Amino acid sequence: MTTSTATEPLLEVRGLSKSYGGVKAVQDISFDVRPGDVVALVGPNGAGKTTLIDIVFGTQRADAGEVRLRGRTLTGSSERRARQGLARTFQHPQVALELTALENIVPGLFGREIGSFRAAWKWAWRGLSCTPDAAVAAATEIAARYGIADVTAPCGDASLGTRRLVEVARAMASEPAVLLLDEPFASGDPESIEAIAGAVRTIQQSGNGVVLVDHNVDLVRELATNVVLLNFGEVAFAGPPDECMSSPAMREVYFGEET
Ligand SMILES: Nc1ncnc2c1ncn2[C@@H]1O[C@H](COP(=O)(O)OP(=O)(O)OP(=O)(O)O)[C@@H](O)[C@H]1O
Repeated sequence: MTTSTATEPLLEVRGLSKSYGGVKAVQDISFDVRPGDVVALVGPNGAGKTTLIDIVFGTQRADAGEVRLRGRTLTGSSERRARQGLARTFQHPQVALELTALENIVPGLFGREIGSFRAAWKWAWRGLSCTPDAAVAAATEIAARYGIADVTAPCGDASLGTRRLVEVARAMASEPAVLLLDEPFASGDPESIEAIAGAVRTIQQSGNGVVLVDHNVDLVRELATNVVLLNFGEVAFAGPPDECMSSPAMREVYFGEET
């Protein structure tokens, strides 16, 4: 585990709240992601983890609160936020099943210009009509870096773990300042899990940041610099992974033990 630095935050989440009807999905949540940080959001199903990622990336709008990237308040669409340096993956991987791994990775190369997957994909093919060889070569190199074996088969033929890996590779192609990963290790095979963990370490070593949502306690312990434990949309604990895992709050949230 790497400890976080005392430098200025890359990402500042301040007082985010969001309700869906009567359900308070997240309530007054704040945390920072500093250069080299891997901040894990953990908690039981329905705790508010995906809602937080959705709000940070602009997929959902908060009722209250603010998100800043390198000191600038983020507003507007996911496309705009991707241009400003965010990338994300989804709990249900957003890869086009009829397309190959390479075709799915190419839009990430253009992620700085256009962020959403569908918009980027359209744009990418316009870009490809200008420089197809360069784009395909770059995507091939990225696929190889993450050990994606069959880059020319449709992703519909690939395992869930490989689809997740393709999605991570596409996000990494945009060289994000902060990468938001929503359950990247769920149902993965050992190879894809190790490759995705490698992407997390790469981001960390390059002085960028990661927000990681996952239920895999061992990987959270290994990769995270900080953990934010959520329960019913509220922060139950925030701190280093080892402290979090042994905290009374963790036992209360997961096992209902009284503290
Ligand atoms: N679009 C929505 N409409 C209505 N309720 C929603 C919506 N999205 C989330 N919720 C509710 O908000 C709460 C938080 O959900 P969220 O998906 O953020 O939790 P989570 O921690 O990511 O859960 P999981 O681990 O199961 O993915 C839950 O009660 C959920 O049912």
